[in-house]
Amino acid sequence: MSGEEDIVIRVRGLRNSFGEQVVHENLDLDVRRGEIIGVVGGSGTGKSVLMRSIVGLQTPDTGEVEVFGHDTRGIDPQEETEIRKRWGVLFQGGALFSTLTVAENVQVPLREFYPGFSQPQLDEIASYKVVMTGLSSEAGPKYPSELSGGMRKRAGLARALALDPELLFLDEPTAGLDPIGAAAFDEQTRSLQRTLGLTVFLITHDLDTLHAICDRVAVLADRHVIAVGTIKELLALDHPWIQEYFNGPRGRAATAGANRADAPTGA
Ligand SMILES: Nc1ncnc2c1ncn2[C@@H]1O[C@H](COP(=O)(O)OP(=O)(O)OP(=O)(O)O)[C@@H](O)[C@H]1O
Repeated sequence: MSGEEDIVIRVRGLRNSFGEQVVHENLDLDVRRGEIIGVVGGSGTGKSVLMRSIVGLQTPDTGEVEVFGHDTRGIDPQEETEIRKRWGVLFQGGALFSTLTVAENVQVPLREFYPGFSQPQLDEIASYKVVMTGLSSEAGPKYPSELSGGMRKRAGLARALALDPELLFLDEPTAGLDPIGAAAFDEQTRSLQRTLGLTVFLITHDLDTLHAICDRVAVLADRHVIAVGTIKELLALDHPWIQEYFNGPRGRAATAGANRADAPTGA
């Protein structure tokens, strides 16, 4: 895992600002093919803005963003469409259309990118994606308001997977879930990532998620990515935020939990 071809997302010198507020300055990040990279940082450090810059929903002041080796600035619409088909996004809170059923929500990107699909084809793909994310097939005809928070997240995941993406963006997928629901969602994410060979860009505040499923973690602070590595590598750094985050009371509890999960059983 070292060649340029293994870098799915390459960000260089990114700057984003809103009026006087500079959110990112000189931000660099590489995301490797096939990894789950956790993106962490204090509230308001610009994790979602970074994701939006990568998927083209936010135009940076300056900097380069390459996805699958394509510079996402100034590309022609057809090339953009081809790239956008290769990723899926689960936005914070699920961002489902409340007036559409779960199945209809999953069909939204299919209709956009494959207008030639017939209704039976759309129904078949949607029901497959719904079940794939761990929902029962009975969830398809339901409206988001009829689902629990965890089910809504899974419905959002089903929509993010609608186009068989290679790259999945998840913005705080376990926020608002109880610990059992969050652990189940983590498990589902890991299982789908392995089965489908996905690269996953995962924004989270959830220390358990980082320990359970992330191959590497990127830390946002001081307007850029201050460090990227395994949790063990990050723990060796003496940046105050990193130490506070991973070695504070919650960080220590999550580390202890992860160590227990790794320990051999039965002896
Ligand atoms: N469209 C916008 N207009 C103005 N300011 C914005 C806009 N989008 C984001 N910001 C600001 O940019 C900063 C970073 O926002 P962002 O949502 O990326 O933070 P975050 O790290 O994802 O936070 P959290 O962990 O709380 O979700 C915040 O101060 C936010 O208010």
